[in-house]
Amino acid sequence: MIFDLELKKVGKVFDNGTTAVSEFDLSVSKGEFIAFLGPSGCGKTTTLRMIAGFESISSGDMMIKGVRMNDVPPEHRPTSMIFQSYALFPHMTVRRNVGYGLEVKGLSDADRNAKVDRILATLGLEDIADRKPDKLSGGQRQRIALARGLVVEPDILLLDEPLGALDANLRKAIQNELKLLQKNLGVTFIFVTHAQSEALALSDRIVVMNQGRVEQISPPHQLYTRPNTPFVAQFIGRNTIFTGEMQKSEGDTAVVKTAAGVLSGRVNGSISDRGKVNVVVPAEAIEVHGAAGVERARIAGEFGGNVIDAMITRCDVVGHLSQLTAALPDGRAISLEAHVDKYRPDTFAVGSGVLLSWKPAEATVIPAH
Ligand SMILES: Nc1ncnc2c1ncn2[C@@H]1O[C@H](COP(=O)(O)OP(=O)(O)OP(=O)(O)O)[C@@H](O)[C@H]1O
Repeated sequence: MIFDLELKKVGKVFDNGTTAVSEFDLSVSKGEFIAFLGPSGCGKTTTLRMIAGFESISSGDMMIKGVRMNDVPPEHRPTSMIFQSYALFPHMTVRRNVGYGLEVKGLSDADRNAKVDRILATLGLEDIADRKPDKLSGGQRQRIALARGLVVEPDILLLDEPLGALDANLRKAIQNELKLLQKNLGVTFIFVTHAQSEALALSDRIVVMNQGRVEQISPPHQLYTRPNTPFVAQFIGRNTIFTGEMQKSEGDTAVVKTAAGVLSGRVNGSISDRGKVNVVVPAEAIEVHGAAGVERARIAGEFGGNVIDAMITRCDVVGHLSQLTAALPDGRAISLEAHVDKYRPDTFAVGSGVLLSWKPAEATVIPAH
């Protein structure tokens, strides 16, 4: 199978000795929407710039449609890049900005106009085609940048935090447009962001990076529910982590001795039968039971032994839901939601003792390092 993009152990060491990216492996199929997600300085932009050809590759190979690209200059790569600043020419009209890449390539006026008209129509920019970009809104400028990137018909569109300059509402609206456009055009998108919600909403797969390394590559839902590493478990979603010693595994369920008790969860990937592990419990998996009158043994039976004590330290009722903060015996505070008990509305009042439980299949057991 020929991939649109392959990174094979790609690394980058800058001239000053900074290692920005190490052994980056990734294969991307045509039409996929991939997000690079990670904290500031983890190497997202450097990787994108290596794909575009603006940054040299120090080690490994980069292929587009099976052809090695390491030494191919940016203008000869089938890629376009869109920057956060949009980098539009203020003195040129929208039409000329969009057509600039084709002008540089030496296309005839007729061919260029046909392509520009088509992309302006696709992005709903016909009405402002003859205006200058500095007279336009942030959303319109973002669309012009997108049109300029797409008009050259790249195999791969590279986007570096393209929505970063927009306000929250516009950002949401353009997110939806971007996703629709990408699906309709079938162009491969590689998108850099440090906004988790954006990556989860837009991508087919997310590459989580940490200190220049790939931590996990998974579809959003899987990343959210089945983190592979402690970093991903902390970075994505709202997880509570219990560290302990592996006691045994039965099928795909692991039993772990922790300070909070003997807990169990689904094993992710391969894990040895001994050693330090983390039980990762998503907030969405946790059920809250009022401690008064409940039988602990029954809940333990129903939830595979996963019951821990906690105390409510904050309770905000929003409609039929209580938004709770609960303190665990080790002092950690976790945020949870629970349905308001209409017969006993004080069940989750501040200071109440509660029991927290979760089904083993909804927790994930991963190595502790
Ligand atoms: N030209 C350069 N010379 C030396 N070091 C650099 C250069 N550009 C980036 N770096 C370093 O490489 C590392 C990765 O930077 P990069 O910009 O790729 O991270 P990032 O994940 O995109 O961060 P951000 O989200 O803040 O943009 C950082 O430690 C950064 O300081």
